[in-house]
Amino acid sequence: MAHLSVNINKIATLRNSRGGNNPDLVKVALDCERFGAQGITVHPRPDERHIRYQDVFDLKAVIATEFNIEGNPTEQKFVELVLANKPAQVTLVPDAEGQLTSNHGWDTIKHQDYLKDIIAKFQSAGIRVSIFVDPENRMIEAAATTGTDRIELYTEAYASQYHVDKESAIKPYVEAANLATQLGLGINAGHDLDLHNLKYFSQQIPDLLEVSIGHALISDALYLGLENTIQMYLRQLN
Ligand SMILES: CC(=O)[C@@H](O)[C@H](O)COP(=O)(O)O
Ligand SMILES: NCC(=O)COP(=O)(O)O
Repeated sequence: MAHLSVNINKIATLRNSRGGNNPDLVKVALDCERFGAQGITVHPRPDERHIRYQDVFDLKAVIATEFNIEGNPTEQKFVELVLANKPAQVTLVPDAEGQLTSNHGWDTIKHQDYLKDIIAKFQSAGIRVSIFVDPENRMIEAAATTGTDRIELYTEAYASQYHVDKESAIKPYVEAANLATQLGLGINAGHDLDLHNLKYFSQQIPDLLEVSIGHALISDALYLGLENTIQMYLRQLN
C-alpha cells in the first residue's frame, strides 16, 4: 500500500495570513501523524510565502514519520536547509522563484550532470532523493542515470483529464511507472491528487510507494475534519 504524506503548505498559508501562530503548523503536523498520515511534506519556497525556513527546523525536531522536503536545489539556501535538517527524503522540484505552484518536472536529459552531482551530495548525507518528473519515457530513462532513488510523477495532467477520460489520463503514467520499476527507481506521485482521482491512480500504479497531497486534502478537511479526511484518503490507497 502506498504511503500518504500530507503536504502542510496550506496550513502555513493560513497561519501567515494573520501573522500569529494560528493554526499551529507543528501541532497540525503532529495531528496528521496521529490521524494516520505516514509522512509530512513541506515545500519551502524562496519567498517563504507559506512554509518558512524556521518551520523546517521546528518540524524536524518533532516529526516521527517520514519527513519530505521539496524544493529547487539551484537555490543554495535550500541545499543548506536540507543538509542541516537531514530529512528522510528530499524531493527536487525545478520551480522558478515566485512560481504560483509546481507546473513541470525536470528535464533530466538537459540537467543530467547537475542532477547527478546534487543527488550524490544529498545521498552522502544519508538523505533519500526523489526527483519530480513528467511521465515521459525519455525523462524516466535519463532520471535513472542520475542516481536518484525515486522519481515523483507530476500528476497534474492525470488529475485534470481524469473526469474526461480516465483510461487515457492514466496511460502515460502506467508506462512511465513500468519503465521506472524496470530501471530500479522507486515511484512517488503528487500534485492535484484528490478523493476522486486517487483510488484509480493507486490501483493502476501497483509499485506506487508514496503520494504527497496538500491542496485538496486540506480543502476537504474544512468540510470533513482533518482526522476523517486523512482516514478517507488512506482508504483510497488500500
Ligand atoms: C511538487 C508539488 O507538486 C507540490 O509541492 C506543489 O508544488 C505544492 O506547492 P504549493 O503548495 O506551493 O503549490
Ligand atoms: N508533491 C506534491 C505535493 O506535495 C502536494 O501537491 P498538491 O496536493 O498540493 O497539489
